[in-house]
Amino acid sequence: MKNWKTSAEKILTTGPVVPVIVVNKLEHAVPMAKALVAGGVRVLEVTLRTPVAMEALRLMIKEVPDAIVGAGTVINTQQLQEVTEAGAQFVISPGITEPLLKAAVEGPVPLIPGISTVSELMTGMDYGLREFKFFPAEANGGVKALQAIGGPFPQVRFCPTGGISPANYRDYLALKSVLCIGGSWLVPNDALESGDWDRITRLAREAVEGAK
Ligand SMILES: O=C(O)C(=O)C[C@H](O)[C@H](O)COP(=O)(O)O
Repeated sequence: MKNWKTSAEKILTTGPVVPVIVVNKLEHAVPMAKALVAGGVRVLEVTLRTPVAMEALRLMIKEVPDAIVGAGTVINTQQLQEVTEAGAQFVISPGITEPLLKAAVEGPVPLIPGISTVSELMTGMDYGLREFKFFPAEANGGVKALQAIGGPFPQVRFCPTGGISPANYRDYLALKSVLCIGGSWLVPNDALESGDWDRITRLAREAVEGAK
């Protein structure tokens, strides 16, 4: 952690919403990132769920310098190394493993691991982490569960993700322990497919404005 170029806290306090992005076609990556930035959303999580994800990550980092581009769905140390070499500015994982924690605290890029139980949270804290993803937020009990899990740990902060929508994201943001929320609704696949960049900008702007 002492070598992290930035802090997880800084990443997660940049804005209220982090889009969870699934890129199926490489040519969507740059215009989509620009559309999000135009809507006031700068922190972008590119999930490693598709074959083009790694290349999309590289392209977005290079072509959209106003964005803060990180990798999501990083589940092992090999992927961590790969996205670090690609220039990811932060790394998000749906879960938490000791090998990942060990490698991340020694590396240059902040890791925000996913937790859904108190014990997982404590494992992360053993490695000095204070910022976590809460995943899958809604399926795991939502705002109430997060409030209960965070109760004994007033110093810990979260980015809940999973099942969060325009209808409920404010409820999470209202918690003191929540720095921002993650959601895929900001980048609908049909908007990517039809090249409707204005819609993506609009969704980003509405999410940012609605959080005020
Ligand atoms: O890919 C990952 O690494 C994940 O952890 C899963 C994502 O965070 C959720 O799938 C986003 O949830 P939705 O906003 O409900 O679509």
